[in-house]
Amino acid sequence: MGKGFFQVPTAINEPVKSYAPGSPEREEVLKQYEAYYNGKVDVPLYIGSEEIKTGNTRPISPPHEHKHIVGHYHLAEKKHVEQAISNCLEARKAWADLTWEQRAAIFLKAAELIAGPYRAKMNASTMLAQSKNIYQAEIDSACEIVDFLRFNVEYMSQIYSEQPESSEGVWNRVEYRPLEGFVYAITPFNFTAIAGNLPASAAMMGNVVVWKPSDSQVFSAKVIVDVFKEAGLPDGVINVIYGDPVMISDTLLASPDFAGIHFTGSTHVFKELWKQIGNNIHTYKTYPRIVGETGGKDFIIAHPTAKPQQVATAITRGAFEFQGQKCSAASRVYLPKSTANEILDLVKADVASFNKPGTPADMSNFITAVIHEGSFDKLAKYIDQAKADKDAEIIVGGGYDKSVGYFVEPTVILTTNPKYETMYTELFGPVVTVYIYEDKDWSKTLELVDGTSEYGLTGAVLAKDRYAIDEATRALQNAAGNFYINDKPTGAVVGQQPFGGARASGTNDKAGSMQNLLRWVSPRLIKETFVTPENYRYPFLG
Ligand SMILES: NC(=O)c1ccc[n+]([C@@H]2O[C@H](COP(=O)([O-])OP(=O)(O)OC[C@H]3O[C@@H](n4cnc5c(N)ncnc54)[C@H](O)[C@@H]3O)[C@@H](O)[C@H]2O)c1
Ligand SMILES: N[C@@H](CCC=O)C(=O)O
Repeated sequence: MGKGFFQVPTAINEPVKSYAPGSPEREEVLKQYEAYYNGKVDVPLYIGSEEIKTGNTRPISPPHEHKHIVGHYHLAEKKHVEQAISNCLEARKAWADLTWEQRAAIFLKAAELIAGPYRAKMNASTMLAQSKNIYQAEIDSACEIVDFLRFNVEYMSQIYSEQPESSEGVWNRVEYRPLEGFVYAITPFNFTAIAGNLPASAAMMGNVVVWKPSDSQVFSAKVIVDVFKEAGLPDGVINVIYGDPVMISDTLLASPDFAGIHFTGSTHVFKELWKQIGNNIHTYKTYPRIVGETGGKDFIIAHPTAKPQQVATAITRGAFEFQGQKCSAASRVYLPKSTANEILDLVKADVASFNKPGTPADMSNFITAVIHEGSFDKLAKYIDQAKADKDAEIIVGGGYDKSVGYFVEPTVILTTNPKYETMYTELFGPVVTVYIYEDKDWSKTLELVDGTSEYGLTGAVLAKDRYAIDEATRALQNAAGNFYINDKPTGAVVGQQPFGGARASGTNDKAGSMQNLLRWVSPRLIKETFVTPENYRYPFLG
């Protein structure tokens, strides 16, 4: 604490800009996109004060034009991972002792840099290398990351002000120490905001971090590093490395100073990391914090009283925005027989109104490419399987083509089998599976929704009937950590809908909330007694 009880600026959500034709923001982001498209970015490792170019590089290519190379990034060897550990432990000495308002100021400055001078760079790099259309980039790499930074500063100050009672003659106080060691942040490709938030939230609370971004998000990760540097984040607080994830994890998780993991990605990877941490538990100085937000098989269930147009819009946006590559994306849908045909016709009309999947540089494209060849091949396999299976049929889309970019058409599979494989397996693409239930089986269908998949991330119920809404809210209480009534299951906003799920979807520490920040501190209670006893006897012993 400095010399005052400081109040932080009240956090407000960053407004989403329109990018309407002729708007200055549209012109600026397209110009930046063009510059990145024609340039050659060279992304080093960031370790301590050094920017290391190992010479062992991988190309960066837009998913919508995979033969075009827009730069390279350098891969770490084991010695670089070890160097990252020692550098961040060195940086910890000053960072952990810096007064909290100085840390807060750095991240508030980063938020304003992203909201202003870096906005076009954040968006253009996310459009180019993660293939987001401008709207999807704006809500992620501009607004959501700004919101994470602003709201987390507010939550941090609330945490610090949470103090115990003190009885007469005693002063009890709690200090929220950073963890003793370093935090390992591992981030996914699909949200630039998550990539920035995972290392930043731990660092904000006084921790030092080794951050491993996804290979498919390195370009926008570099822009985040540029922002943090300009905001004045001291060297060594967040060290950034890329390369073989197994070697990197083996090295970091073997360190006695490993104090916590902040992960977002697939369930399988997180479970393997958890196992590895368990196997190494005797080597650590402290029990590591394990925070992971993972996969989903998110549902929409419509009641017969739901308005067909509203259900169709929830499906179109919930399942197909950013090509279904949101952990929250609707990927299994339950429709009542009485309105199913009308709803599906409306979805078909929506999809028919999209352009063919294409580049985000053409702002009229709603659908762009999926992230990489591995994802494309997986989706193509499930689409082909659905074409072949007797209990499934493709009623929308079903086409795919990787000759130029990894393009998969928005696809609707209709199944007669509520336990069909794509009703429980996460595909992570623009493919949604629909099951039609008899109207009278509403309550049984809620049981199906609850019991079909191992995940519990997001879900939505659409209904007019309040008894049905109430029944669904209770029956599905463990099926989703973010539950939406009469809305799509995507698009959580920091400060409004803290995000995360349980079951196989994660530890549900709610990104962008006080709960999450509490995982990155280890409270120390200090009791100070002003008149210290000098006699051991109880009063009744005289
Ligand atoms: N619940 C959430 O909040 C949330 C948010 C975003 C994404 N996700 C999930 O993330 C997944 C999509 O993202 P992705 O494709 O980047 O996930 P992924 O699991 O393939 O990769 C995530 C990160 O883990 C790293 N990784 C991969 N193998 C590893 C290993 N053996 N050891 C250490 N690190 C390893 C990757 O390099 C990447 O940095 C989906 O399952 C999605 O549901 C969840
Ligand atoms: N927070 C985002 C999802 C993040 C996962 O990919 C949403 O609510 O749509």
